[in-house]
Amino acid sequence: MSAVTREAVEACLRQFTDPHLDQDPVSAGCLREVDIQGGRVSVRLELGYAAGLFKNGWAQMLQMALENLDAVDSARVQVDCVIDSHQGQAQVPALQGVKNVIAVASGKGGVGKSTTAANLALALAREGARVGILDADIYGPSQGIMFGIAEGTRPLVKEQKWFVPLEAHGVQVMSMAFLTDDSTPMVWRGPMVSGALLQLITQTAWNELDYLVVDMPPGTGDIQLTLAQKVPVAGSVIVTTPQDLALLDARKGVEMFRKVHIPVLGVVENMAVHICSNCGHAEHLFGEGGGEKLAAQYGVELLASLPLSMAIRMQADDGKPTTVADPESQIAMIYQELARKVGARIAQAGKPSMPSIEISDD
Ligand SMILES: Nc1ncnc2c1ncn2[C@@H]1O[C@H](COP(=O)(O)OP(=O)(O)OP(=O)(O)O)[C@@H](O)[C@H]1O
Repeated sequence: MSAVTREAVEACLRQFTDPHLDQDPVSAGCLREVDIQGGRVSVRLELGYAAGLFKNGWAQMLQMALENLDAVDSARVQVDCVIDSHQGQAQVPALQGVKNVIAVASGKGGVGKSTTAANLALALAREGARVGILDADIYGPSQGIMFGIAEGTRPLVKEQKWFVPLEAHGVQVMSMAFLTDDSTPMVWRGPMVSGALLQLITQTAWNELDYLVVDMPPGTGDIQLTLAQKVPVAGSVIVTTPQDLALLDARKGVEMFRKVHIPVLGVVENMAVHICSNCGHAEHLFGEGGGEKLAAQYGVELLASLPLSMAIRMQADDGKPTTVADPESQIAMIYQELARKVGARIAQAGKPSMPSIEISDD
């Protein structure tokens, strides 16, 4: 029987496509170690994104494939997630305690941007990442409610300079709403808002985050542009509904991020389909394929499509977004897939800030 070779191991792994990277693990640069001892093969892969719910199944699948190779007696595949730091704009200083900032934006209000941001943050945490969320939606802050934080809860202040973010469902949460009360007028004009938001982002003592999700104010005006220019963003996610008008607005969002050199990771189509709670029939409320059309036109990806669902609204209103309230549901699985894809796109889009060291036995 011929001996096992590294080439044979790589060829075997190349037959499988990582569904988040859309590449086989070898071409994607995930293969870190191959150890061959007679008929025993041991392989270590590194994913640049959080994939706690995926990696064991992935390892098992690859392990079985390797064990099917002639001359292999036993195989062991280990998959590790190692999240590096990335940012789009070269000139902007990095945020202390934050590896990657994800901006969640929409061309207009009411499309479900905040709900998507909350579920994305929670889904990233469930995949094993350290996550924070910043509610920058200053005119309609809702993250406090969605994370079940009691009204009037205030963040602690450290060294008279840093806000200590609140913590809920394992995610660090910060919002302008935690610093103001009902009597504070929220009729600030653009420059004041962007100034205050920048302060909030840079003066929060984020604790070793892999990802900070920023729930951006809706629209593409000055506030959004300032944030996009001054916060070191790894990538943006545009939330849209399938109506034509919303899609037109979403285009402006894509263009704005491109102008300031922030990678647009993709589009999330929200409230796209109504699923009848009686018969399960899926109805496309505003016509089919709008998100796909936008994605194709701008060369960005349709990352996820969420149905119009009473559960999404009620669970978020109740302080436990679907990812936490019903983690095994089909909808929660869509958010998990979204989270892994967003992480994977960030890993692919930017260059790591530090060179990664490859260890192999040949
Ligand atoms: N897929 C969905 N199905 C049903 N309801 C949803 C869905 N997504 C969001 N909603 C509900 O729609 C309303 C608006 O959502 P959300 O606040 O997330 O939007 P937004 O785009 O952030 O709006 P704004 O920026 O104006 O605050 C909320 O009541 C939310 O619960």
